[in-house]
Amino acid sequence: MSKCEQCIVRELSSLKALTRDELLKVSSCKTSHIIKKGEIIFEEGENVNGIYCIKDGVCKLTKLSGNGKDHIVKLVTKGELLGQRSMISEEPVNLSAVALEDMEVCFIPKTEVMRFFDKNNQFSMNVMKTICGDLKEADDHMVNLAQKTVKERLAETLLYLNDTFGKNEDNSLKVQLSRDELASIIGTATESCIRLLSEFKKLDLIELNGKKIILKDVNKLKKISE
Ligand SMILES: Nc1ncnc2c1ncn2[C@@H]1O[C@@H]2COP(=O)(O)O[C@H]2[C@H]1O
Repeated sequence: MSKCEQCIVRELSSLKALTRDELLKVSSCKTSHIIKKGEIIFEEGENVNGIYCIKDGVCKLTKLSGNGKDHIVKLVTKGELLGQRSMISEEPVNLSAVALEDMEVCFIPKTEVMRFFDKNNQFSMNVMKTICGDLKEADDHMVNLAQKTVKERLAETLLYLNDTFGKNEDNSLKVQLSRDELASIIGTATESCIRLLSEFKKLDLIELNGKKIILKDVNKLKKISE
């Protein structure tokens, strides 16, 4: 089993504040899991009783809406911790996490994390800062949904995918989403998303090849997104 004290991914999250002794304790109680593309890490309403540290891969955080459709709240990747909010509020998780590609995650039980939370101020401060950051992001997202047009949101999302997750060798966006998933992130119907993608293609802003999307004119997409 991999050792937390040797794992560089921990430097990207609140876990960076843990001491060597604390990391040794995490190593002895954590479990490592390989999650295949499409598999569920946890489901909305579940009692997770710990946190997941994403070591590799990308997953989507979704919330089931009243009409039975999943809304993608956010995509998360290596270095992020999942389940901190429900662990502290002592509630079931509010979102589901589903792998968009093969992933490696580690699970740290709540009893261990809460011990660090009580004893290591820097760690608890880091967790609080992350939750504050998530809240700010959620505010910005809500305003975006209310004030930006679907076209602006699509341009913004394509740029976000490019900046956050990068490109393949053929220049296509690394994270491959179905049209349904892309529509769910920008908050529109799949048909509108498909129509807008064709419009962007006609304007030579992007190239489409099946599920693959290549950004051809980042500057113009930026102008549209503003
Ligand atoms: N913007 C966000 N909104 C809600 N949860 C988020 C967000 N970003 C990351 N998360 C994480 O996703 C987790 C889903 O389960 P929890 O609600 O327990 O805790 C949540 C956070 O750890």
